[in-house]
Amino acid sequence: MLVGGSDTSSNTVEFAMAEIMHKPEVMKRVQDELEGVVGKDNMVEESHLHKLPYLLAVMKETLRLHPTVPLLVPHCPSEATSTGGYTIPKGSRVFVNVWAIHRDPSIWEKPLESDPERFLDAKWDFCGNDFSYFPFGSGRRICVGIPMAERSVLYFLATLVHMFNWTVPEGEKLDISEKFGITLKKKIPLVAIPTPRLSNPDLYQ
Ligand code: HEM
Repeated sequence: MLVGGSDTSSNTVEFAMAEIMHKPEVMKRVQDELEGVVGKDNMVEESHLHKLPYLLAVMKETLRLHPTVPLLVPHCPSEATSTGGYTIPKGSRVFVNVWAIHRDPSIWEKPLESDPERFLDAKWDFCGNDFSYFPFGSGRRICVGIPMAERSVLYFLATLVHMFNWTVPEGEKLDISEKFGITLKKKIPLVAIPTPRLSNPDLYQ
C-alpha cells in the first residue's frame, strides 16, 4: 500500500511542478493564492490546504493529463457482461485506459493543453462517479488513499512553490514527456533550481 501510494504521489508532484514551471502565469497565480492564505512570513500548514482552490485545480489538471496509474489496476468481471456492443466474458482481464479518456476531444476542449481553469468549478472531483474524469479509479476498488494523496500532493506543491521560485538550469529545456508503465513517470526526471522567495531567512533554517 505504501509503495503504491508513494510512487504515484511523488510522480504527481513532479508532473505538477513541470506543468507549473512551464507556464509562468500559473506559477504566479499559485504564489498569489498562497501569499493571500499563508502569508509571506509563514510556512504552509495542513490547515491552509482547503483554502487553496486554484492549487487544487492545478493538481486535478495534472492528474487529467498525467494520471499516474494510466490503465488503473486490472479488473475482472465476476459475471459475463456487455458494454458498448462488446461482450466481456466472466474472468476477463480488463484494463481501463483512463489516460486516453482524459484526453478525449469529445469530452475535453483543447484536451492536450494544460489549463487548471477548467477545474475551478466544483463539477469534477476524485470520487470516480463521472467516467470522464477518474484518476483514482471508480467503484468498489477505487483508490483507498485519496485523502492522503490529496493532502500530501497539495502540501508538497504548496510548500515548494510558496518558499521558492523555480527555474530550469541554464541552457536546458523543460520536457514534460511521459514514460508508460504500471505507473506513469516523467521520461526525463525534472531538474529544477530553487531560489528562496520569502522575506524571513529564519524560515529556511
Ligand atoms: C496521486 C496519488 C495516487 C493516485 C493517482 C492513485 C491511483 C490509484 C488508482 C487508479 C487505483 C486503482 C483504482 C481502480 O482500479 O479502480 C488505486 C488503488 C489503490 N491505491 Fe492509490 N493512488 C494514489 C495514492 C495512493 C496512496 C497515497 C495510497 C495509500 C497510502 C494508495 C493506496 C491504494 C490502494 C491500497 C489501492 C488498491 C485498492 C483496492 O484494490 O481495493 N494510493 N490508486
